[in-house]
Amino acid sequence: MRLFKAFTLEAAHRLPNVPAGHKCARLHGHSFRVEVHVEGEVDPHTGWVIDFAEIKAAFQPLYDQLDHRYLNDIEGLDNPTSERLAEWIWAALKPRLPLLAEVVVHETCTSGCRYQGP
Ligand SMILES: Nc1nc2c(c(=O)[nH]1)N=C([C@H](O)[C@H](O)COP(=O)(O)OP(=O)(O)OP(=O)(O)O)CN2
Ligand SMILES: [Zn+2]
Repeated sequence: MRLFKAFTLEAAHRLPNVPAGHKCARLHGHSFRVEVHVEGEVDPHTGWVIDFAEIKAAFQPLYDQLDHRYLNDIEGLDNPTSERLAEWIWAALKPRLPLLAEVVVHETCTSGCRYQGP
Protein backbone atom coordinates (compact mmCIF):
# COMPACT_ATOMS: atom_id res chain seq x y z
CA MET A 1 0.00 0.00 0.00
CA ARG A 2 1.14 3.54 -0.67
CA LEU A 3 0.85 6.40 1.75
CA PHE A 4 2.10 9.94 1.72
CA LYS A 5 2.83 12.91 3.88
CA ALA A 6 2.86 16.48 2.58
CA PHE A 7 5.04 19.38 3.64
CA THR A 8 4.89 23.04 2.73
CA LEU A 9 8.06 25.06 2.62
CA GLU A 10 8.78 28.62 1.67
CA ALA A 11 11.87 29.23 -0.40
CA ALA A 12 13.39 31.59 -2.93
CA HIS A 13 15.22 30.67 -6.10
CA ARG A 14 16.25 31.74 -9.53
CA LEU A 15 16.98 29.56 -12.52
CA PRO A 16 20.45 30.37 -13.92
CA ASN A 17 20.24 28.39 -17.17
CA VAL A 18 17.01 29.67 -18.69
CA PRO A 19 17.02 31.60 -21.99
CA ALA A 20 17.72 35.33 -21.87
CA GLY A 21 14.71 37.29 -20.68
CA HIS A 22 12.97 34.30 -19.07
CA LYS A 23 11.01 35.38 -15.97
CA CYS A 24 12.52 32.59 -13.87
CA ALA A 25 16.00 34.07 -14.18
CA ARG A 26 14.77 36.68 -11.72
CA LEU A 27 14.83 36.05 -7.98
CA HIS A 28 11.39 34.89 -6.86
CA GLY A 29 9.82 32.61 -4.28
CA HIS A 30 7.34 29.80 -3.93
CA SER A 31 5.36 27.99 -1.29
CA PHE A 32 6.63 24.59 -2.41
CA ARG A 33 4.47 21.63 -1.48
CA VAL A 34 6.47 18.42 -1.22
CA GLU A 35 4.77 15.02 -0.97
CA VAL A 36 6.77 12.10 0.33
CA HIS A 37 5.28 8.76 -0.73
CA VAL A 38 6.22 5.42 0.78
CA GLU A 39 5.15 1.93 -0.21
CA GLY A 40 5.05 -1.24 1.84
CA GLU A 41 2.95 -3.92 3.45
CA VAL A 42 0.38 -3.06 6.12
CA ASP A 43 1.51 -4.58 9.41
CA PRO A 44 -1.34 -6.79 10.71
CA HIS A 45 -0.87 -5.60 14.29
CA THR A 46 -0.34 -1.84 13.91
CA GLY A 47 -2.61 -1.58 10.89
CA TRP A 48 -0.16 0.77 9.20
CA VAL A 49 2.73 0.63 6.77
CA ILE A 50 4.74 3.13 8.80
CA ASP A 51 3.80 5.78 11.33
CA PHE A 52 3.28 9.13 9.55
CA ALA A 53 5.42 10.59 12.33
CA GLU A 54 8.38 8.53 11.10
CA ILE A 55 8.03 10.07 7.65
CA LYS A 56 7.91 13.51 9.23
CA ALA A 57 10.99 12.80 11.33
CA ALA A 58 12.92 11.54 8.29
CA PHE A 59 12.02 14.66 6.30
CA GLN A 60 12.70 17.13 9.12
CA PRO A 61 16.45 17.64 8.45
CA LEU A 62 15.70 18.33 4.79
CA TYR A 63 12.90 20.71 5.76
CA ASP A 64 15.33 22.59 7.98
CA GLN A 65 17.80 22.86 5.10
CA LEU A 66 15.17 24.07 2.60
CA ASP A 67 12.59 26.17 4.45
CA HIS A 68 13.03 29.95 4.24
CA ARG A 69 16.25 29.50 2.26
CA TYR A 70 17.66 30.68 -1.04
CA LEU A 71 17.77 27.31 -2.75
CA ASN A 72 20.60 28.24 -5.14
CA ASP A 73 22.93 28.50 -2.12
CA ILE A 74 22.38 24.86 -1.14
CA GLU A 75 24.99 22.36 -2.29
CA GLY A 76 23.59 20.40 -5.25
CA LEU A 77 20.83 22.93 -5.92
CA ASP A 78 22.67 25.55 -7.92
CA ASN A 79 20.00 25.11 -10.64
CA PRO A 80 16.92 24.52 -8.45
CA THR A 81 14.25 23.45 -10.90
CA SER A 82 11.42 21.28 -9.59
CA GLU A 83 13.14 18.33 -11.22
CA ARG A 84 16.47 18.98 -9.51
CA LEU A 85 14.76 19.58 -6.18
CA ALA A 86 12.90 16.26 -6.44
CA GLU A 87 16.16 14.45 -7.24
CA TRP A 88 17.93 16.20 -4.38
CA ILE A 89 15.18 15.27 -1.91
CA TRP A 90 15.20 11.66 -3.12
CA ALA A 91 18.98 11.33 -2.72
CA ALA A 92 18.92 12.76 0.80
CA LEU A 93 15.80 10.96 1.97
CA LYS A 94 16.08 7.44 0.55
CA PRO A 95 18.88 6.35 2.96
CA ARG A 96 16.79 7.60 5.91
CA LEU A 97 13.49 6.24 4.59
CA PRO A 98 14.02 2.98 2.69
CA LEU A 99 10.29 2.62 1.88
CA LEU A 100 10.43 5.86 -0.13
CA ALA A 101 8.59 5.32 -3.42
CA GLU A 102 8.03 8.79 -4.86
CA VAL A 103 8.80 12.45 -4.28
CA VAL A 104 6.31 14.97 -5.62
CA VAL A 105 7.27 18.63 -5.83
CA HIS A 106 4.52 21.18 -6.44
CA GLU A 107 6.29 24.40 -7.33
CA THR A 108 3.07 26.32 -7.89
CA CYS A 109 -0.60 25.33 -7.79
CA THR A 110 -0.34 24.33 -11.45
CA SER A 111 3.27 23.14 -11.89
CA GLY A 112 5.35 20.36 -10.46
CA CYS A 113 6.91 16.97 -10.97
CA ARG A 114 6.88 13.41 -9.71
CA TYR A 115 10.07 11.42 -9.24
CA GLN A 116 10.28 7.72 -8.48
CA GLY A 117 14.03 7.48 -8.17
CA PRO A 118 16.88 6.68 -10.50
N1 LIG B 1 10.29 22.00 -16.29
C1 LIG B 1 10.33 23.12 -15.52
N2 LIG B 1 9.91 24.27 -16.01
C2 LIG B 1 9.92 25.37 -15.24
C3 LIG B 1 10.38 25.30 -13.91
C4 LIG B 1 10.85 24.06 -13.42
O1 LIG B 1 11.30 23.92 -12.26
N3 LIG B 1 10.80 22.99 -14.24
N4 LIG B 1 10.33 26.40 -13.12
C5 LIG B 1 9.85 27.56 -13.55
C6 LIG B 1 9.77 28.73 -12.61
O2 LIG B 1 10.51 28.52 -11.44
C7 LIG B 1 8.35 29.25 -12.28
O3 LIG B 1 8.35 29.88 -11.02
C8 LIG B 1 7.23 28.27 -12.30
O4 LIG B 1 6.79 28.14 -13.61
P1 LIG B 1 5.34 28.45 -14.19
O5 LIG B 1 4.47 27.25 -14.01
O6 LIG B 1 5.55 28.92 -15.59
O7 LIG B 1 4.80 29.60 -13.23
P2 LIG B 1 3.49 30.50 -13.34
O8 LIG B 1 2.87 30.51 -12.00
O9 LIG B 1 3.87 31.82 -13.87
O10 LIG B 1 2.57 29.72 -14.36
P3 LIG B 1 1.22 30.15 -15.08
O11 LIG B 1 0.34 28.94 -14.96
O12 LIG B 1 1.60 30.43 -16.52
O13 LIG B 1 0.65 31.35 -14.39
C9 LIG B 1 9.46 27.73 -14.95
N5 LIG B 1 9.46 26.55 -15.72
ZN1 LIG C 1 10.18 29.40 -9.59
